[in-house]
Amino acid sequence: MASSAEELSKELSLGSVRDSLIRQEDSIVFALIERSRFPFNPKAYRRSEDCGGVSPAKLFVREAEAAHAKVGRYQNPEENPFFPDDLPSPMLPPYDYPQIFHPASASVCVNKHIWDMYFNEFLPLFACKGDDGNYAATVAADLVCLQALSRRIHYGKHVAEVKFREAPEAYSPLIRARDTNGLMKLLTFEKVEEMVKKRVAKKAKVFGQNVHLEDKADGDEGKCKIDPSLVSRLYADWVMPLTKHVEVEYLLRRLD
Ligand SMILES: O=C(O)C(=O)C[C@]1(C(=O)O)C=C[C@@H](O)C=C1
Repeated sequence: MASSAEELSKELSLGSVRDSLIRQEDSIVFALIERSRFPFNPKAYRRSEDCGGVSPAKLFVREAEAAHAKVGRYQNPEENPFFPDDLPSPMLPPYDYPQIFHPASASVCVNKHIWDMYFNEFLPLFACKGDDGNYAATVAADLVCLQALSRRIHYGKHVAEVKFREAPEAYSPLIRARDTNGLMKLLTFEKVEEMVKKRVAKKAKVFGQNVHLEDKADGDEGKCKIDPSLVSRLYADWVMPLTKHVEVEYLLRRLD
């Protein structure tokens, strides 16, 4: 068992980082199941004078992040706020998080892309049409989805750091040449991506099923609360490409 931040940082391996990515799939699938309880609820995403000229979703995420900042959430290098400006200082004493990242690479953040992707591309496909007026619970569910997606995608920094440590001789010339295509090729494992896509679809199917103690003739066991193929597509079209984008951006700064 690692006892210090330094030892923890040394224990990092591609296997342990991939295990964490697999565990984080559960959080994302459960967050999506919670969001699926509500229809799209368009008014939650429209600017409103009642919310000071921003949407209820933006107001809620901004205010929630301020509360999270006070208890130190963003001191954890795995957490990235969507609205980093003007966050309050933590009120609790700092925790000694392992400093794993190369300092020049640590600030890579793609939350703007995640925000746009989630609200403008994914959610309209995922949520059923309609408005049940339940905006508070809807935006609270959105926040959990956004945080889980952001944590997973920024985990690309861990992945990039271990890949670099395991093969600096392969990555360094590409970094020096600013060869983003070469870096992307080197860090891509198509077979792993295929497994990820299949596994998240299976998790959506298993976690999203209804469970009954007795067999019912007209049972809804086969029904799924979320569409497994859409979860697979979320990963294929957005989560993995953005994770790789984070990896490339991290590596480009790795020798600074
Ligand atoms: O597992 C890796 O090596 C990663 O870089 C992570 C990841 C992913 O996002 O799941 C991204 C790129 C690889 O092609 C495979 C998987």
